[in-house]
Formats: sequence, structure tokens, C-alpha cells
Amino acid sequence: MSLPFRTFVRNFSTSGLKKNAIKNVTIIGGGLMGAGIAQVAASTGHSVVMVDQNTDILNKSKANIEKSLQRVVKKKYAEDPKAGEAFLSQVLGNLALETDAATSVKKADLVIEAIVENLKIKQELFKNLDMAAPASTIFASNTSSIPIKEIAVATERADRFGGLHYFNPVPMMKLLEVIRIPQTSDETFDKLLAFGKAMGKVTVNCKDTPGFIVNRLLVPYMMEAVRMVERGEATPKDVDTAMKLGAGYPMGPFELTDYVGLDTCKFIIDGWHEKYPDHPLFAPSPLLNKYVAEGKLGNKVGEGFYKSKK
Ligand SMILES: CCCCCCCC(=O)CC(=O)SCCNC(=O)CCNC(=O)[C@H](O)C(C)(C)COP(=O)(O)OP(=O)(O)OC[C@H]1O[C@@H](n2cnc3c(N)ncnc32)[C@H](O)[C@@H]1OP(=O)(O)O
Ligand SMILES: NC(=O)C1=CN([C@@H]2O[C@H](COP(=O)(O)OP(=O)(O)OC[C@H]3O[C@@H](n4cnc5c(N)ncnc54)[C@H](O)[C@@H]3O)[C@@H](O)[C@H]2O)C=CC1
Repeated sequence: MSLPFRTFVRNFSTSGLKKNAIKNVTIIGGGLMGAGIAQVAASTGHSVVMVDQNTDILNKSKANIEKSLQRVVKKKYAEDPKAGEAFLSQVLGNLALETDAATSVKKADLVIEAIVENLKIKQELFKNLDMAAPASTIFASNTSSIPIKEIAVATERADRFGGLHYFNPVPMMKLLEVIRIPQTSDETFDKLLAFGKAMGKVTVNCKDTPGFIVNRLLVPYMMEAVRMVERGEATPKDVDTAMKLGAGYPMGPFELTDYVGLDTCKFIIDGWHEKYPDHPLFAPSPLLNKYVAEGKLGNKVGEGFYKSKK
């Protein structure tokens, strides 16, 4: 049963957050993940600044957030549309857009990075943010596959650095992997865990190992599915049907690859292959490379292994 709106606001409004809790959050990257993280952080009473490279991208991200919020509101406030509207405007009121990353972190308690899966670009960003953000600001990356410690070296605040790995779609997926590196202080780690819980997520503690928990298992599984098709042993459709009806997965591996983005999958597997060239489970895939080269990046562009609505 949904909470009456006033109770919801009391529980989740910024003033309702615990003393010393993270309140002001900057999300860098307003793509698939950044928009989802921004939506849920704003929905749970945090004051959010979402950053991307230009206003066109930011406006698209905001439109996606509104679409997703409408779906949430339709369900949660089915019997009280007025309260639903009030919730929607409260959440959007918690969300600001910004193109200048340095300006965006001035008041941040926490910065979550969700930009392209590329070590050099992430390091460059964090190096600049380190100079712009207050000393107390905690930094976190939502990387799927890059070691957190390799990103953190770009800063002078490894003790205030960790990983927050969300799952797609962020509004629906309950899990949050919270990653610490050896330098992460207990205070930082506790704040990250508390923030995850304040966002309504179930947290698991992870070490900084390749793919943390979920992706260390999920990436080899998804790549094995692609290799099965490359060998001509099954079609994508049959693999998906088999894994949904035979193993109980909500999406088959090809549907999920389209959902995640083929470019992101390629960044992940290429990165691991470069690091572990002899590991057969991390070998690159000619089929995946071909789709990416053709611009078939998945649902976000309307076509990947399948054609989809954009
Ligand atoms: C090779 C390397 C690869 C590496 C990949 C690494 C990537 C990472 O680092 C980590 C990841 O995130 S991995 C991806 C993890 N995510 C999954 O596995 C998602 C699997 N799919 C699902 O759980 C459901 O299909 C799902 C929940 C998505 C949708 O549910 P359904 O299947 O039941 O379908 P719908 O009928 O569309 O949805 C049912 C209701 O759910 C709500 N909803 C869904 N999407 C939403 C969204 N984006 N925002 C808000 N609400 C949403 C909604 O209530 C919907 O009902 P309607 O609104 O009436 O349609
Ligand atoms: N797609 C997925 O299912 C998941 C992805 N991740 C990780 O999250 C991160 C983002 O992935 P997606 O959201 O899927 O990518 P995406 O391609 O949808 O979005 C990335 C966004 O970052 C922006 N961007 C790039 N460089 C920037 C910069 N220097 N400053 C500001 N904005 C910048 C881009 O314009 C784009 O809007 C990656 O590290 C990825 O590995 C983590 C969990 C799941």
C-alpha cells in the first residue's frame, strides 16, 4: 500500500534525512545510469545536481526521468492522482541540471560519476573535480568493470573514495554494490552504505575485484551466450527464450545486452581482455564488435541484437 503523501515527504524529504547524512548529491553523466541514479536520489529527498556535456543531452535525460517517474506515480498513487502530482513536482524540484562539472560540486556531500566506461576519461574528470570540490566531499564511481583504485589515483582523496555500483533500471533494481579500496576510510564506507539505504537499496559490501560480485558472474555468462550464437549453435531468440523459461531470468542475455547497451558491453570486455589477455571468458567477440561498428548499440538507439522502440 502506498504511503500518504505527507508521510512520504516526512520520511524522505531532505530535512528528514539523518544528521550528518549525505544530502547534496552531484551525478556526473545523465545517460542510462546517471538519469536513473538522479531520479531515485531526488525521489528519496536528496538535493541532486545532474551534469552532462550539453543542455540537449540534459533535457533528454530529464524527459526520460519524467517518463519513468510517471510510471512510478501511476502505480504508487493509483488511488490518489493529486498526491501523485505533488510527489512528481517535489521530486523534480529536488533536481537541478548543470553543464559545468566544477560548479556542480561546490556544495556536494557526494559525487557519483556515471560517464563512459573509459579509465582515462574518468581519471581526467576526477582530477578536475578533486580541485573543485570541498575537502569533505566523498567521490564514488558507478563503473561496471574498472578497478576503483585505478580511478581514485587521479585524486588526493583515496580515503574519501569508493564505488557505488547501481543496476539498470535503477528505479526498479533493488541492489547496490558498495565497494571499498584499501584506503577508503571506515567513515566514508559507512556513509556510502547509509546513503544506499536512504535511497531504498539493499546494499552488499564488495572488494575491488574485477566486476565486483554481479558482473564477475554476469559478464562471462552474457559473453558465452554471444559466443554460442557466433558458433552457430543457437539463435539469439532461442537463447533468450531458453534462459527465461529454463532458468527463470526476467530477460534473456541478448535482451539484456540490448538493454545495457552494446557499446558499454564492448568497453567492459575489451578492458578485461587487455588486462587478462589469456582468460578465455574475457575474450572479445567479433559479433559484438560488428554490431557496435554498425552503430547497433541496443535499445538506446532503437536497434541492437533486436529492433526496439527508442
Ligand atoms: C557483456 C557485458 C555485459 C555487462 C553488463 C553490465 C551492466 C552492469 O554494470 C550492471 C547491470 O545493470 S546488469 C543489468 C541488470 N538488470 C537486469 O538484469 C534487468 C532484468 N530485467 C528485469 O528485471 C525486468 O525485465 C524489468 C524490471 C526491467 C522490467 O520488468 P518487466 O519485465 O516486468 O517489464 P515491464 O512490463 O516493462 O515493467 C513492469 C513494471 O516495472 C516498472 N518499470 C519498468 N521499468 C521502469 C523504469 N525504467 N522506470 C520506472 N518504472 C519501471 C513499471 O512499473 C512497469 O509497469 P508499466 O509502467 O505499467 O509498464
Ligand atoms: N548500462 C548499464 O546497464 C550500466 C552501466 N554502468 C556504468 O555506468 C557508467 C555509465 O553508463 P551508461 O549510463 O550506460 O552510459 P551512457 O552512454 O548511457 O551515458 C553516459 C553519459 O555520460 C556523459 N558523459 C560522457 N563524458 C562526460 C563528461 N566528461 N562529463 C559529463 N558527462 C559525460 C555522456 O554524454 C552520456 O550522457 C559506465 O561506467 C557504465 O559501465 C553501471 C551499471 C549498469
